[in-house]
Amino acid sequence: MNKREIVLKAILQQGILPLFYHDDVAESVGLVKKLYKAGIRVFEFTNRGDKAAIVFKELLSVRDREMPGLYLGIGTIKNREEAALFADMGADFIVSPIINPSVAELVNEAGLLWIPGCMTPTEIYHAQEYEAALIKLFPANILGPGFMSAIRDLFKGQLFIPTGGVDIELSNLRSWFNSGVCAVGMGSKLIDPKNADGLEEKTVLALDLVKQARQK
Ligand SMILES: O=C(O)C(=O)C[C@H](O)[C@H](O)COP(=O)(O)O
Repeated sequence: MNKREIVLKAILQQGILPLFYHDDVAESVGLVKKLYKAGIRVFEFTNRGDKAAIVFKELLSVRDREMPGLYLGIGTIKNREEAALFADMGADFIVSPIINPSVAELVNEAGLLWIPGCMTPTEIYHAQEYEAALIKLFPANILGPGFMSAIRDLFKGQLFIPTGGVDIELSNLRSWFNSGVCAVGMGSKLIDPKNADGLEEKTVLALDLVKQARQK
């Protein structure tokens, strides 16, 4: 299995892709360590502030020392320069809120998983043209599970991960998995970057609810 397939398999197994941005290195490391202790093995840091590169670099080195088996990806990647910066730094996968062909080309050349953001059938078609094995439905809180049910049969075999407003709530998770998605992206409903209290317990609960939501 190549790197792309290994990371994709890890996301499918975990069922959740936690994500956050924080501009403080120590706080970010503390949050990721709590997620890791709760069983998270794939995580997305978002490029949503001017400290993103500094923090991500440190997360990668702490991971190499202390969190074996953790795949670290970078999100909110909108152009080739950003993709190159983080791919060269050692990102395990690249997530975008959009489709930018020059990002797709670079990430595919690097042999990494590219997860583009789509909200229309046309965008999904274009993402497939750039070999997107996993497509992020974004903003998921606007689209809803109904969108996924409506387009599912048009794109048989395509894997989808809704992101944006996904809640740690069984009926919400069940409606997404019943609509045909393979995992969910979860940011602010799981992680409050300003308050790490209870994050480990909350993550264990979220992993368990996803397991329940996936059971037919
Ligand atoms: O930055 C990106 O690339 C995005 O795609 C946006 C974020 O992933 C979502 O905004 C997370 O939404 P919440 O789970 O509601 O916090």
